[in-house]
Amino acid sequence: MTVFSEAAAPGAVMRGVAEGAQDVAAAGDSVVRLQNVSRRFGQTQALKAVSLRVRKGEILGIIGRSGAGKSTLIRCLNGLEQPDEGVIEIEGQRITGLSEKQLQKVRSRVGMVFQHFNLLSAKTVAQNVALPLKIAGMPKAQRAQRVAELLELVGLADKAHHYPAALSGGQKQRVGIARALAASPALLLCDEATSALDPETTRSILALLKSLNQRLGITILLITHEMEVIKSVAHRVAVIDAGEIIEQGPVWQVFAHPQAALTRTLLRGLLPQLPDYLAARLSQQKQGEAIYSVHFAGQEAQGELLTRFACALPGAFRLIQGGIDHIQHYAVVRFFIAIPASNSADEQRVLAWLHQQQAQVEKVGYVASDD
Ligand SMILES: Nc1ncnc2c1ncn2[C@@H]1O[C@H](COP(=O)(O)OP(=O)(O)OP(=O)(O)O)[C@@H](O)[C@H]1O
Repeated sequence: MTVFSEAAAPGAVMRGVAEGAQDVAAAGDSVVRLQNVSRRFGQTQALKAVSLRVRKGEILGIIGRSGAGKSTLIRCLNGLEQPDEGVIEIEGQRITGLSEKQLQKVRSRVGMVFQHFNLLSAKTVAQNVALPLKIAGMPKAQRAQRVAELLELVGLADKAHHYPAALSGGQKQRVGIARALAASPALLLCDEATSALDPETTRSILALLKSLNQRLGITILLITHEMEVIKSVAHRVAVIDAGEIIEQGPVWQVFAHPQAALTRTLLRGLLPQLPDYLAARLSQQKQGEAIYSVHFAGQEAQGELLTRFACALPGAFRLIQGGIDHIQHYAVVRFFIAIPASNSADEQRVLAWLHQQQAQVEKVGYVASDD
């Protein structure tokens, strides 16, 4: 979050994203489709009427807290678990009710990337990557060529003959990604793929996933408990809580206008908040200053708008906290202002100006004056 820095050429940035988003939407057909999928374990409803689509070429992030149902969802997707109700399709093929043999074929269309890499320690990097190809019966010479290509793709061409123990966490995950891509799957299913990595390595792995998505057009379903991960790579996000999808949409829209309380909680570290000392003094009783939160997003959120706001109403409000963020190249602006509660004329002028700009404005309460 850039605190009150003006967006450089925001129009250009936003055009870029709008095109990207349309590309994804235009791709249309779904690689994964879940319709009313439910799974219960005894009294626990692990999944409750989950309906989701992962469109060809997109990165969908699924975020939820521990116990929300993410692992159950993954197990249902790769056929390790059967839902009690509902339908799951991968590339248009219904996988619910398939035999183990039929499932194996579908599984080969889904590359899995695991949190703890799951590499075979007694095999070299090249042998680990070659394994799915060997199982699929690919001849040795062809396999060697494909492995070389894959290692080049993930930036590990020079590590082919190393063993996993000699690699860093980030390098191990690159091997995991190369292995997952080996059989040219339709979908890359990443299960907390960066949760065991430090922030810098996380960034490099997310950059790799993003570039694979752009270069190969591979569809990615990314399961995480970190909103930062969603923000960096996903096109769309679905929030899961107690087995239910409680909110979903394009990432920038969910960041700009989160609807569910849990989404707001998950976003807390990434969006400007009222400073603690003011939040602790907030009251609903009219006094001192009225505090408002203000959101702009998309076309309306250009950086110059903040300057115009300050120039249009000098002295009418006090800026407390906030900034401009850029998500999928959309500007998302969020800030807090204070207006003297006794000056209703100023309050009305500020609100009228903000509404004219199509800002979302919410009164969060009052704080008593310091004196
Ligand atoms: N085999 C099982 N038997 C009984 N309960 C289960 C089983 N698998 C999952 N559950 C329960 O279903 C709910 C969802 O679990 P799940 O593992 O899918 O959540 P999760 O979002 O992956 O959590 P975490 O991030 O901690 O791995 C939890 O309450 C869990 O205890």
